Amino acid sequence: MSIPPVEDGTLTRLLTDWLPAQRWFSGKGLALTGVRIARREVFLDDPDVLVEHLLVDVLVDGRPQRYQVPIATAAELPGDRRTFPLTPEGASPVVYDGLRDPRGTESLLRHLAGQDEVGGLRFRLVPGATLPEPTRGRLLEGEQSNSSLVFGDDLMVKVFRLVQPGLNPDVELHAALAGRECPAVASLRGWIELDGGDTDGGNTDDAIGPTTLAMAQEFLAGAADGWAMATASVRDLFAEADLLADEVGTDFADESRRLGAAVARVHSDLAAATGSTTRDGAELVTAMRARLDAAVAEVPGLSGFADAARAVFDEVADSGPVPVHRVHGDLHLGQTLRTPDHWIIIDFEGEPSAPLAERRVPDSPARDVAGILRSLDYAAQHTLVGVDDRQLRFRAREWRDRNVDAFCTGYAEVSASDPRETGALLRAYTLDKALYEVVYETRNRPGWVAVPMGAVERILAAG
Ligand SMILES: Nc1ncnc2c1ncn2[C@@H]1O[C@H](COP(=O)(O)OP(=O)(O)O)[C@@H](O)[C@H]1O
Ligand SMILES: O=P(O)(O)O[C@H]1O[C@H](CO)[C@@H](O[C@H]2O[C@H](CO)[C@@H](O)[C@H](O)[C@H]2O)[C@H](O)[C@H]1O
Repeated sequence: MSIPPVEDGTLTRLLTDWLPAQRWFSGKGLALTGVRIARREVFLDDPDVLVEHLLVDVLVDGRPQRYQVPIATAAELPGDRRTFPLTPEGASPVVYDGLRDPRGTESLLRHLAGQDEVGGLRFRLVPGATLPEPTRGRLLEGEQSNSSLVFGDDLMVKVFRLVQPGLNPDVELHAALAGRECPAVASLRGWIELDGGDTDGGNTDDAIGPTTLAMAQEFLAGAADGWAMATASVRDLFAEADLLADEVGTDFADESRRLGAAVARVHSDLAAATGSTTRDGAELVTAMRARLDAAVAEVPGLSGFADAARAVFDEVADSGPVPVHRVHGDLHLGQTLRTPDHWIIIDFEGEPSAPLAERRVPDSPARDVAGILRSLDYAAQHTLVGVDDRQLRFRAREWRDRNVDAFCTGYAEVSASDPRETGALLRAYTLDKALYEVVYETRNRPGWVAVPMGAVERILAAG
């Protein structure tokens, strides 16, 4: 006999308590109100489990967000795996995270293989894509803004948690790069989308097209993440007081150079696949100026830098047209993976909380370069917050400058332009990112705010 669904009112109450505790919930610490189930559809009706696909609308600090929340309902929790129940201990039936139910995830893989349609959900494969034999998916447990299931040893399905009507840039740009056979990204295998023009799906505009719900791509088992590699190199340098950066076994400069080359390749392929154009400098800095004003309003410690920062943006505003094309938009070392052969850039989603239309506007590649330069600074400095050791500070700066230089060298080897020669533009993007980081750290990791604050001071002092 099928498991009956929990009724809407009860489920809404359960979701209200459960959502804020999920690591992918983007409104941590902010008021959650207005929880409403916008769409609810049976995905798998088995004798022992009911898996449902939900889209849930919420207000976070009064601002609307829509989350994708698959749930499972069963008489008991499956096995001993962590299931993240919505129901309190001892409840019957139990409701838990649908991405943690083995029958639900295996069924997802089967639908992908069959390119099926389940209600409004459409499963799509890229031509020639290979998938593993039917098997359950296991969730990656890292800090993520989405939820990624790994099937077998070479398929990953990233289920987007915050959804907006339309094509997600992660799928869009992976598809564009596949057309260029770009070696610096994981290959796209397929995606899941929701019918366009489906009022229940929240997309009332046929012109926007289907809404992307998930992306299937090659999983690079055993790849090392760039942030982990860079910070290990810094740790080793700090531990070897007698050695110069290039004498330490985990010296990162060659990797930074290769990473620069990989980012440049992604940029040239994105430009070729999606087209390039120009935008007026004044238009480009509009958002930077607005971010500066908002940052100063939120973090009083920035007010002394405001005039000098405005001057940096003014220089770009007066510089005329700037070449632009689609870029990654949110690049840092945590978005890079080193396989035995090369560097891979992941997560082309852009800033998940920004509107999709904004994320798809062509931008200067300097945005991505600035993202990596800031990340190299973070890797070098983040363990030194509050540490009063001039020698270590010197070594951190030395590591950062050496790696920034190597990254730019690698970039220039592939691109027609050397980031070190893009002066005012790169300075403005780096400052913009550092200001964003001051706000991000103030909200999320106050102990780290000195890292981007130091960068703001340094960038402005160099002017
Ligand atoms: N293609 C891949 N192969 C192997 N691991 C990956 C791949 N893509 C992502 N990962 C791992 O998953 C983590 C989160 O991926 P990411 O795309 O940044 O997700 P999110 O959008 O949820 O932040 C990465 O830090 C990386 O460790
Ligand atoms: O979760 P996202 O990948 O969208 O990025 C957010 O979180 C990042 C932290 O994980 C944050 O990055 C900042 O810290 C990193 C080190 O933890 C550092 O490498 C980045 O350069 C620095 O910006 C990112 O800003 C934020 O948007």
